[in-house]
Amino acid sequence: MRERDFIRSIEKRKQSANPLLEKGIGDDCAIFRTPPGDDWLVSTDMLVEGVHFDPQWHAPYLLGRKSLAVNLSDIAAMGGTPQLALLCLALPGSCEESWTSAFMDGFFSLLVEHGCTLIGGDTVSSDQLTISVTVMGTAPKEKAVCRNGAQAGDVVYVSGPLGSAAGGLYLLQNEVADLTSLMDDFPALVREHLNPSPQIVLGSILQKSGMLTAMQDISDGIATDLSHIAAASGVAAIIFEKDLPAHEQLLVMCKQLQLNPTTFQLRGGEDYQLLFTVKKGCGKQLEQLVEKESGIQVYRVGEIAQGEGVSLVKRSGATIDITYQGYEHRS
Ligand SMILES: Nc1ncnc2c1ncn2[C@@H]1O[C@H](COP(=O)(O)OP(=O)(O)O)[C@@H](O)[C@H]1O
Ligand SMILES: Cc1ncc(C[n+]2csc(CCOP(=O)(O)OP(=O)(O)O)c2C)c(N)n1
Ligand SMILES: [Mg+2]
Repeated sequence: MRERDFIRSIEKRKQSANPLLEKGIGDDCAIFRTPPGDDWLVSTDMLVEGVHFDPQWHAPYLLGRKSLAVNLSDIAAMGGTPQLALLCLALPGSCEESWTSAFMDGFFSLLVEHGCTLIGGDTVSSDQLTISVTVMGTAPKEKAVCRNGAQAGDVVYVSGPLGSAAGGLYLLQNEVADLTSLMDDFPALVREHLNPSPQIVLGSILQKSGMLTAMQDISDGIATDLSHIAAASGVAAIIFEKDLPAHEQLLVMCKQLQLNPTTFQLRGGEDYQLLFTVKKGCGKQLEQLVEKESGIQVYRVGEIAQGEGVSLVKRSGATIDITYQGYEHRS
């Protein structure tokens, strides 16, 4: 499809109306107003074929959803509300119209779920399929939750099971079975890799609670992402292997294939769960508040101490250093 026709097809799609938006797709720039009483949050993430996804198993509809989801996850991690998005696509000539149309269907399905409006982007041809999304959200003035507020004595929490997406990716990459059989045996793991959910509702509840000192989403594995919080806050973090939540399917998969689930939980990445620290003495109260307002269970996994780096207390009682032991791109 020609670039012009593709852009026109995007313009025609139904969008959430946004009162902040003066001018959307179609001019040199989009124009939007500054929301009174709020701060803007802006974040961008790329997805590159072969690095972030494999089109062999990643259907275009789900890739469209994931491209937005990983970006919305950063808005969730500040406790914000998604508002606007930009989408840049570098498309190989081999990408057929049916592929781009299914990709856009997926992208728009998640946009609509979060009341977010696509206000522009760019489309180019390229040898390699690359997707770049920018999202803008809002948070009440000076209330966005940053990475740098954790203090000794705080408690460390995660919002759900760790290692599921990495388990799903392992099954797909190692051709343990075909996609249909994997979906029958390990649906939660494969789904977490192909179609992760950004924790927008939870992020907002946590922000409003006023009990958090730091937060971020887990994209590179808790070992690395907790290291970011520890470094930004100038503290150390200790987590306990026995307390790390895992999906039952990850435990079954690891048992069958004789793998260590803890490796997936710590280092696998792409969990898109929220990782946050809670003021000393507020843990139980926060757990109850979250349960009451969203039905979501959050998991206490460790604590903040003076010092630096991240340690893991293993089930055996031994303590090991896991600072920055998660996923890292190399150039
Ligand atoms: N190429 C770049 N140019 C400028 N800033 C960058 C670049 N790459 C990453 N950053 C910034 O570095 C910080 C950490 O990035 P990253 O680890 O990718 O965060 P996240 O896991 O939230 O996506 C962010 O503030 C991001 O905007
Ligand atoms: C084909 C393929 N190989 C490997 C991975 C695993 N993987 C790729 S990027 C990544 C970490 C998250 O991506 P990144 O670009 O670091 O996101 P950010 O931290 O910037 O949000 C992981 C676990 C994958 N998703 N797909
Ligand atoms: Mg990033």
